[in-house]
Formats: sequence, C-alpha cells, structure tokens
Amino acid sequence: MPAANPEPSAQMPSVVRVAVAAPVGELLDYLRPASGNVSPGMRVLVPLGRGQRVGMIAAVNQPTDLPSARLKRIATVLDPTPLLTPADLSFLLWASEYYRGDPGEALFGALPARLRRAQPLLDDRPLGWRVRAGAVAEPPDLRRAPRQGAVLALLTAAPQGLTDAAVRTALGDCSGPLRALAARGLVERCRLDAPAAAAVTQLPQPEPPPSLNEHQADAEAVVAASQGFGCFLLDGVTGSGKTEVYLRLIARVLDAGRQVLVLVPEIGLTPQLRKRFARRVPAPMAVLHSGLADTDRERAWRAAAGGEARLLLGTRSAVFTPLPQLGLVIVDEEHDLSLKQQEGFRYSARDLAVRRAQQAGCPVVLGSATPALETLHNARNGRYRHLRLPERAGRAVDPEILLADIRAQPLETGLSHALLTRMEREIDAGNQVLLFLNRRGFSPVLTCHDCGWVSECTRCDARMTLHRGRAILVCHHCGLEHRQPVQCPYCASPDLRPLGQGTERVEDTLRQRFPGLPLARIDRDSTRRRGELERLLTAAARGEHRILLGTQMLAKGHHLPGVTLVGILDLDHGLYGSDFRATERMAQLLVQVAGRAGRAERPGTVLLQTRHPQHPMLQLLLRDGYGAFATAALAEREEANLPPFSHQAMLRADSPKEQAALDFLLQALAAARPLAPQDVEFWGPAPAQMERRAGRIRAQLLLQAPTRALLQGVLAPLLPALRALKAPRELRWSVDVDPQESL
Ligand SMILES: Nc1ncnc2c1ncn2[C@@H]1O[C@H](COP(=O)(O)OP(=O)(O)OP(=O)(O)O)[C@@H](O)[C@H]1O
Ligand SMILES: [Zn+2]
Repeated sequence: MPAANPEPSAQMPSVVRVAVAAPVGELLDYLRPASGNVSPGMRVLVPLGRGQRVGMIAAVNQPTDLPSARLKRIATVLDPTPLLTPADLSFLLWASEYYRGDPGEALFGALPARLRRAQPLLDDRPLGWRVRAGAVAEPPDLRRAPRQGAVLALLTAAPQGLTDAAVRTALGDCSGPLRALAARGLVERCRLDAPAAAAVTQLPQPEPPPSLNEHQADAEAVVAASQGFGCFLLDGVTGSGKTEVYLRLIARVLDAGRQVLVLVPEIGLTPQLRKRFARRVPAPMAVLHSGLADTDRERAWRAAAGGEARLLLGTRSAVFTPLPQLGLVIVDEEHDLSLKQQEGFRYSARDLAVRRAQQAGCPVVLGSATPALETLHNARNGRYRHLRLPERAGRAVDPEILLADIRAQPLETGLSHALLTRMEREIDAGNQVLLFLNRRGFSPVLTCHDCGWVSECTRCDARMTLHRGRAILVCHHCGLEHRQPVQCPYCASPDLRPLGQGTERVEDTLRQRFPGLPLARIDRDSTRRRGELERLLTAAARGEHRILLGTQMLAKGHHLPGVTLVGILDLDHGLYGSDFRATERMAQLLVQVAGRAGRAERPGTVLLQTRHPQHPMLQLLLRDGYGAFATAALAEREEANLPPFSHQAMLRADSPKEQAALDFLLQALAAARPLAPQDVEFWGPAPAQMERRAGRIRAQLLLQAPTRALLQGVLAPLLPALRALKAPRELRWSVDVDPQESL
C-alpha cells in the first residue's frame, strides 16, 4: 500500500503546497509554520517577493524539488479550521487547470470578498452587552443615576449578556447609561452566541404545485430514476413548464436530505424567479449574485457551505460555492452567454456545473428552449440524455411568427406600417405589446449633415452612442462620455443629426404616437437603480403597461401573461455576423423573445421585421423550429470543422503600442508550434475585429484541435512558456479555453 502522506522526517523537509493570491501561475511550496496545525483548505500568510500574500493550502506533506535553502516558511495560519473541503479544492484546482487560469486566482475568486484578504470569517452573532467579568469599579450611586442602576441590575441577572434589542425591550433607550457604565469598566460590548440564519429565506406556506402534464412527468421520472452522475438536457419550448420540472426534482432531492444548486443567467435571476422558488420550496434557500453586498454574499456562502441553506440559487460564480451534500445541479437557460465568464479567470459555469455534478455523483439538468449547439451535439451523440417538452404547459399555445419584409418600406423610427397597425389592434383590444430592439440609447451615431463628421470614439474603433435624455455621447465599449455637442466639433455647423435608433428614440416616437398610454422601457439605462428592474417587471406582469419596449433584458425567462404581440425591430445583423456563432445567437434570441408572446389563455403573434426574409436559416427556423435549425447549423459546423466538432482556445493580447500585441502572439506561435501535433491548427495572429479598444491595440491567436485532450496537451506546456516570455510591461495577454466570442 502506498504511503500517501508520509510523516515528515528530519532529512526530507515537509512541504506545504499553497495557492497564493497573486498571478504566479502555479502552486508554490513552503515549509510548515514554526508551530500550529496545517490542513488543506486553510488560509495562510506567506512570504512572496519582498512582501506577504494570502494563500490557501492546497496540499500538505508534499515532496519537493526545491533545495531546502530556497524554501521559505509559512508566516501565519489564518484559519483555525479549513474553509474548503478536499473535494472543493480538487474541483477548483481542476477548473483552474482546465481553463489554464492561475490556481490562486481561481481559488480566491471563489471566496467571498473579505476572505480573499486576510480577514477572518464574518462574525454574524448579534451585538449586545454584558457585565464585565471581575468588574471592580464602584457601582453607580442610585439616587443620582437610577437608569444606570437599572441597566446594571438587568445585565447582572443575565450573565451571558443581552442583545441591544432585549435591553431596549426591557428598559427603553439606554444608550447613555450603557456608555457611562462601559466608560467606568462595569459593562462591555460583546458578540452574543446565537444562531445566525440571516442569509437563508424560508417561507412557511408552500404553494400547491400544478399537476404535471405527460411530458413533464416523463422528464421528471427519467431524472429521478437515475443513479449517481448523469447529464440531462431538458429541451422544452418556451412556456413548456421546465421550471415546474425543476421544482419537482428539487423537492425530491431536498426530501432525501441533500442540497441543490440552481444556476441562472445574470439577468434571469429576477426577483420573480426567486419568489417563485421561495413560494414553492419548503426549505431554507440562499441566493448569490453580483448585486449583493459583500457581507450578504459571505452569509449566503457560509450558509451553503455549512449546510444551513438547502438550496442555492445563483449566477455563474455560484458554481464554486461549497455544498457538502450536493444532490442535484440545475442550469437554467443553459445556452445563455452570461454563464460564461469573459474576463479574468475565464470559465463556463455550465460546463463546470457538469463537472461538479460528476464529482458529487449526482444528476445535472441543463434546461433551455434553445439549447446551445454544443449541448445539443452532446445530447444527440448520447453523452447527455435528451428530454423534450414539445408543448406549452396549461392552456397556452405556441405563438404564430410572421415576417414583415421592410425592404423599400417607409419606417417610422424603425417601426413598419405593418407593425404599427397590429400594435393598434392589440392595444385597442386591451392587450399588451412587447417590442424588442437590442440597442440602447437614442441613436447609435450622431453625424454632421454638412461635413459628414461622425461621433467616433477617440479610444476605440467604434462610434459613440447618443443618449439624448442625459445629453451625452457614450462609447458602449470603453465607457467614454462626452457632453452632447450643440455644433459639429469639426465644421461648427449646428445641423447635427442622430442616425439610426435605439430604445430611447423608439420610446419617444411611441409616446407621441400613443399619447398617455402607459409604456415601460426596460434596458440597462432605465433599470440602473437597484430594484427598478423588479418594479418594472412586476408591474408589467400585472398588465400595468400596455407597451413594453426593451433590449435582451426583456427576452429572458420572464412570464408576461398579458402580452399577445411581440414586435422584433431588427435582428438582421445576426444573419450576417462575422462570428461563426452569430446565427445561433440570432436564432436563440428570436425564439426567446417570441416566447414572451401568448403565454396565458390569449394566443400570441410575433412580427419579425427583416430585410432578408428569404435567408435560408431564417426560413428554416420559422418553418420547422429551433430543432431543425440546429440540425442544419450543426451540419454547417461539421463541414467547416468548427466547434463542437473541434475544440478551440483563444490567446488574446493588447497593448497601447502598435504591433506589440502581434509581436507577442508571434512569439507565442513560435513557442506553440513545436509543442503541437500535426492536426492542431493555428489561426493568426491577427488583429482583433475591433482592433483598438479603450486605447489598446488588440490581437488574437486561435488554436484549434480535433479533441480536448490534444488542445490541453498543447496548452499545458505552452502557458508556462508564455509566462516566461519577455513581454513589455504594458502588454497584457490572456487565454480563453472554449471561447464563446471571437471578438
Ligand atoms: N402542468 C402544468 N399545468 C398548468 N400550468 C403549468 C404547468 N406547468 C407549468 N405551468 C405554468 O405555465 C407557465 C410557464 O411555465 P414555466 O415558467 O415553468 O415554463 P418554462 O418552460 O420555464 O418557460 P421559459 O422557457 O419561457 O422560461 C407558468 O405560469 C407555469 O405556472
Ligand atoms: Zn470607446
């Protein structure tokens, strides 16, 4: 039997392997601290360079190649007990290896903010007061300070202390007397031991579920019958009741005493969904998303890690949260791009969810009405089990999709006559209309009618968008803002004209055309204030607005029962986009937006404005549905040898200096070629599609291999080689394994 953890001997230094919170690219070896216990999952302070850094112990009692003279010693152990279990650590380290991230960055990125620094776990216990042990000062003179006497008597009777609230209930506001007693050393402020359950919500009365239809029941039964790990694609048209299936599965797993992880895209984590879960799941639930304050995140993380929260509902980074009794993972809207982290440690939360379920030995359900082609491919080749919900649940029927050919048609701020006529009809009938335009702001460009000046960003290869409400020009790529010019900055002409339209401009037109009609614009600008999106969506779901106008925020997962007409102003760029995923995304967006129509008793219609009504992929999608579209799109990918029929990694570099990024990537290519077998291909280096962004010149190099293993085989030795390359200081580079965007 191999001795896994040999006891340290005097000859062999016992080395601790640490993931340091610094971009060092690998785990580092340290000597045990002079005293005290060390275990994997504890945070430590270690010397690095001239300073100290926080680190996480990844392994103890490890052999090392380093001579003992070069080994430094762990300075301080920060945690009395591990924050992460060995299973958590192995998952996180696996993720950092697969995505070729920095192990320290991956581990610490998964922790609540305060724990990334050298701070102790948040002490949640309520604050209160108690009599100081061995207090020796004179008690108060009761004739001159009766309130102090009363407080002292109260606290003396409760030696473990009393919370602020308890003191207030007994004696009213006592802050003055308490301060006086504390100043004299008689009482002290302290944390009181009491269970802290603030991060978990639990509603007492679960709502009775609807009875499942046949398809839903079949899907539930298949997942419920599975033993151990299994991956399921729940491929159900919009409004088919996927969420109902999740809720049933969740109930089973909770009953069996295990925990559930539900991942949703950022925008889908609306309070609507949270409330629906809270009403239906009779167990403590915690929620994690980027809008939370740090302390709330830490509470939720701890509740999940400690097992108090039985269900964790969260956005992509929640996939890293420790859940010691994980029994089911659900990824809703699995096709959604926001499940992919696009900067820093770049990972796919969907793909990691599958890995996580595999490690936990439990099922994972990926749900969508428009599955990603990667996922469909896995379902079709048998790696995932394909479950279908082909019909809408309840009494709702599929919406009818009509094309409005807008070639040579007069448009009123992007709205065709056909669309306006239908809108009037639905509004007169008392229904709601939803309009979709995936472009915020007033107009994407401002131009000078006299000299042809256009509002270009000085830092990007892009135009600045006019936001007329705030009277500014904004670059949506780098955030640069200018005041809206009153005359042309080039020729001083006052004749400046907005070109094209965003949601703000369409709103203007609609308010003129339908005066007094309640209208809500829902985009990133109109929902900036916390709680505003929730307020607007709740009101919209109640039918308060007759017209809803918005960007893709409105497309995702919302249940808007009063909407009978969906108008899609412009999706044409998706038909001819330069990214090979452009048509896939266009199809997903179209089906998802269309899915907001006719979700209740009243049937729905979708009107798609287009200048390419004959486009074969569009025709196929409308005639035969997303499944048929996906089959054709997958055939094209196979023909072109693109993912999922090959595997890619993108190296990106940027620098304020011309040529520097390309030069770096040329060196990278030279380093990579000798490492790569023949069937690994390299594309580039080439300038990025938007070459200049935020003042930096960008370039990219794509690696493509027939299998993941081959790709990883090149990346494993390549990354250390790249870190060792001499790059100028101002150059930045990154690697993106399974990139989702070629920009
Ligand atoms: N078996 C059922 N009987 C009656 N109503 C149902 C049933 N299942 C679901 N519903 C209702 O149908 C509506 C849509 O269901 P749900 O939100 O679960 O669909 P979904 O597939 O998740 O939709 P989407 O993909 O559009 O987000 C909800 O109002 C839900 O309560
Ligand atoms: Zn810019």
